[in-house]
Amino acid sequence: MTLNIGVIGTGAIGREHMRRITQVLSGARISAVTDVNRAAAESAIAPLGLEAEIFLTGPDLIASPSVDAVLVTSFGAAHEPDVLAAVKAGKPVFCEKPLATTAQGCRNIVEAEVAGGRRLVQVGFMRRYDAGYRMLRKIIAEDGIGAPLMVHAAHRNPGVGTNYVTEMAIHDTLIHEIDVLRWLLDDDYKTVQVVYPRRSPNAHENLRDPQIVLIETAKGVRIDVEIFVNCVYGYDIQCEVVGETGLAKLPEPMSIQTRSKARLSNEILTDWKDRFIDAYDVELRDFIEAASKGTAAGPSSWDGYAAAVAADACVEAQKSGQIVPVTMPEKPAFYNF
Ligand SMILES: NC(=O)c1ccc[n+]([C@@H]2O[C@H](COP(=O)([O-])OP(=O)(O)OC[C@H]3O[C@@H](n4cnc5c(N)ncnc54)[C@H](O)[C@@H]3O)[C@@H](O)[C@H]2O)c1
Ligand SMILES: O[C@H]1[C@H](O)[C@@H](O)[C@H](O)[C@@H](O)[C@H]1O
Repeated sequence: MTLNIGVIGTGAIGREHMRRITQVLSGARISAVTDVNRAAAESAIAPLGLEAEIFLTGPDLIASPSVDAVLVTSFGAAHEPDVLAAVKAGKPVFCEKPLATTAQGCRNIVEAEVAGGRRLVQVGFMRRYDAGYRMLRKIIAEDGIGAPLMVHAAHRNPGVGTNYVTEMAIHDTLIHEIDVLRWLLDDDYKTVQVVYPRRSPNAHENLRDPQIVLIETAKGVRIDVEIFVNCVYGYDIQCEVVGETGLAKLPEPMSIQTRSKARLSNEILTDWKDRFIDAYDVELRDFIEAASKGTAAGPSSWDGYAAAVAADACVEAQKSGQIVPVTMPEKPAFYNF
């Protein structure tokens, strides 16, 4: 059976996912698309030669019998109503991060999913599918470096547009670390603090960049994450876990080493699309497989909610400069899988 997928939001990552579903993965096809900008929907389906129907709104697409499962790849602030509509229609839904831009928005999705009694939501935390992060998790779980004590991480983008404001360093960027480090350490967060180094002159005037987020976990691990979205030189993701007896570091992406003109060098990637290309493939393969059985796999809406609770605390910490507690309600038994 071929899974008919409807895509809501045909911008950068919507198109990437449409390409991989059409040209890389098997078991699914894009049967429908919608975008608030109709021209974006039209120009997304044309190069792929798709015969997908273009709907006016997300709810229209979700209600269509030609849609078995839904991909939400619109702006973060627009995710919640469409994910809720898909859950209420009983259709599996893959939602790009963040699941919603507030913890309350995520909580509404969690409650709708639990009320429906069936897992239907996968959140696009693709780093959990990255081979490097998976190796790191295995080493920690197998006690290869002793219990983790500290994590040093960095999330650097070459540059961002003027629509990227200070809070987005949390909701849009740090949200990846918030999720993946919780999963990596099998831990929850206790407190967060944000400190601002000297401002980069490459950041536009409404953006504080770089930022350093300091996190304390329930088990007492201390984490520092540098968020630097105008680093200029490339797209660079670093993660080093220091344990009681050793240290484990995320591997660099494979790149050819060259010796030329008296220099020894390796290329540095510049685009998230390339850095996590394999992880995006695997996460969507997981989605197609589960959605074909009427359910969802991978990072859950509870994970999306947990990340949003920590993100809300970080935004408060950005504004107050204080150490802010992270208060996580107890996980419903529904999410113990
Ligand atoms: N996992 C990752 O590494 C990753 C990478 C990039 C983007 N993202 C996430 O994916 C989402 C989209 O990001 P992007 O870079 O593709 O943005 P984008 O601006 O390129 O595309 C978003 C598209 O959604 C459309 N849109 C907005 N609101 C809509 C609505 N209510 N209904 C239908 N269409 C709507 C816009 O017109 C636009 O075409 C964001 O949540 C972002 O955080 C995740
Ligand atoms: O939406 C993007 C995407 O999630 C990237 O993975 C991240 O590095 C960027 O900071 C963010 O703006």
